Amino acid sequence: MAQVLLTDIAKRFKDKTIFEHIDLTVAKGRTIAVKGRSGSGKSTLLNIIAGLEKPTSGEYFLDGEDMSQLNLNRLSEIRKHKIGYISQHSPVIPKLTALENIMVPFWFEKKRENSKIIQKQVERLGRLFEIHHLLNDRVEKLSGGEIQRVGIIRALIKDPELIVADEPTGALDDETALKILACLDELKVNGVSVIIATHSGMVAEKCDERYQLTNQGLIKEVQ
Ligand SMILES: Nc1ncnc2c1ncn2[C@@H]1O[C@H](COP(=O)(O)OP(=O)(O)OP(=O)(O)O)[C@@H](O)[C@H]1O
Repeated sequence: MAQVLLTDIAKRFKDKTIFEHIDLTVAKGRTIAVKGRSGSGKSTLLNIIAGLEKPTSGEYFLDGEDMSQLNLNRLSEIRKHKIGYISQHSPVIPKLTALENIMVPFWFEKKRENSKIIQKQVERLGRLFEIHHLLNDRVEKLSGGEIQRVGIIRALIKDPELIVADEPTGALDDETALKILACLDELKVNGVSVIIATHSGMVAEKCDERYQLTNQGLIKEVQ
């Protein structure tokens, strides 16, 4: 079953059409790059996929659930537990440590999750993204690349099945960007899919599938 299924999606702001005729099928465990000129609507499309914005028309099914039919509670559940959202500059709280920032998604939990499991997860992701030795440092002391990794771990802490990443490596040097991509790629073995908006040919090259976003649809690039 397709994890993400977009059919004839369009987005308009007032009388301005950003894009239309967007079709996309993403199977579990795939990495997808969405390229396109500035202003083509990459962030808007990713926001729709992340459940943060609604399309003007068209259908969006995530794991078989019609995203347009969900009530606010279910949508919020899905956003919290199924989807990990990463942006170019992850918003962090500078005075808190890396670990405290990573734990923010648990702040508003009514039911506390098992802290041993969370601890293991933090350790595993800290090692994977090579910031385990910085977890108790205040974020204000970390470099941009390290802060970005804190934001990524925070997005992954609840084991999402789908990662939506808007220019996740846009502010990083190539070496750090490649490391982060390699880490995201490792998540595929557990069936996690990653959808990345990027301007970078290097980033797109590392993905399984590449699409160009135009105002007339998503055009798949052939290998
Ligand atoms: N809430 C909004 N109201 C009106 N117009 C909007 C809104 N959000 C986005 N837009 C417009 O939609 C278009 C697409 O914006 P978007 O940020 O999705 O593009 P993008 O491809 O991600 O751009 P970039 O590569 O520069 O980040 C832009 O023209 C933008 O001004």
